[in-house]
Amino acid sequence: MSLEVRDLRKVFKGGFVAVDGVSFQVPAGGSLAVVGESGSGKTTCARIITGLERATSGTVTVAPGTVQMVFQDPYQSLDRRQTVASCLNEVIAHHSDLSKRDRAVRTGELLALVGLDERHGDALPRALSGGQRQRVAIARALAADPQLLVLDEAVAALDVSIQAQILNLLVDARAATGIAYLFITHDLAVVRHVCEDVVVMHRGRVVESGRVERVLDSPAEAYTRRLIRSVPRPGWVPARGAGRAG
Ligand SMILES: Nc1ncnc2c1ncn2[C@@H]1O[C@H](COP(=O)(O)OP(=O)(O)OP(=O)(O)O)[C@@H](O)[C@H]1O
Repeated sequence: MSLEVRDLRKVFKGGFVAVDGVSFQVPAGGSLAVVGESGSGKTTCARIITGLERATSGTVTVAPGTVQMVFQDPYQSLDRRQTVASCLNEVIAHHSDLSKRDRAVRTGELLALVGLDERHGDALPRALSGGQRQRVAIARALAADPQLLVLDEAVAALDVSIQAQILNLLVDARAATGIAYLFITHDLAVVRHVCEDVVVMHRGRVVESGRVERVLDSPAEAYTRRLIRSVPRPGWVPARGAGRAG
């Protein structure tokens, strides 16, 4: 098991219950999505799992030092003065005993894994596109050799075509490394593309969970059906206002 969350509860100051008895598991090498509308408690769960927030009660079981997180806005999480290669090299040095020469080799491998090359390695973050920065953020997370990657709306800020590239690279990276993913997203297309299992959250609770195809193709809960219906599909046309000629 890569991650086990049991009966997690988070009550913020003022008494607001953001997470209310949430349990789920990610098997080793598995890929679990946590979906739900804005405010359902997804990010709070992710922050507790990665140690950025403390739970009020409940347990998170994960091998220490083996979780990395990728955020929606990679620019915020990258050091603007550091080249991509130097950033990767630093993370590798922190997490391994590799020699300088082997670290350089590993840096090249990581760049290749995320579809970048030496030229990008020499660049500062500001010289990169949003999609390239997200590739760097993923390479940096993988440089720590984690067992679990927590991705919080990691492709939400990107153009759809770039999203597809990043999702494909995540699928490939999982196949290549056996890493597990916890995917926090409101985007059900993302869930279908990269995840095997899904947990549906509503008002801090898990309302439904199971295999992605089962939950999305034959949801058991009314809330899940509403969530699926609220997602625009290809060919979706916004409804016209009443009284307008159509
Ligand atoms: N530090 C905080 N103090 C008080 N309330 C908070 C805090 N952080 C989050 N909340 C509240 O907890 C609830 C859950 O927030 P959370 O960010 O986990 O939801 P989410 O499902 O990730 O939503 P989104 O997709 O919009 O990020 C929200 O109502 C939010 O306002």
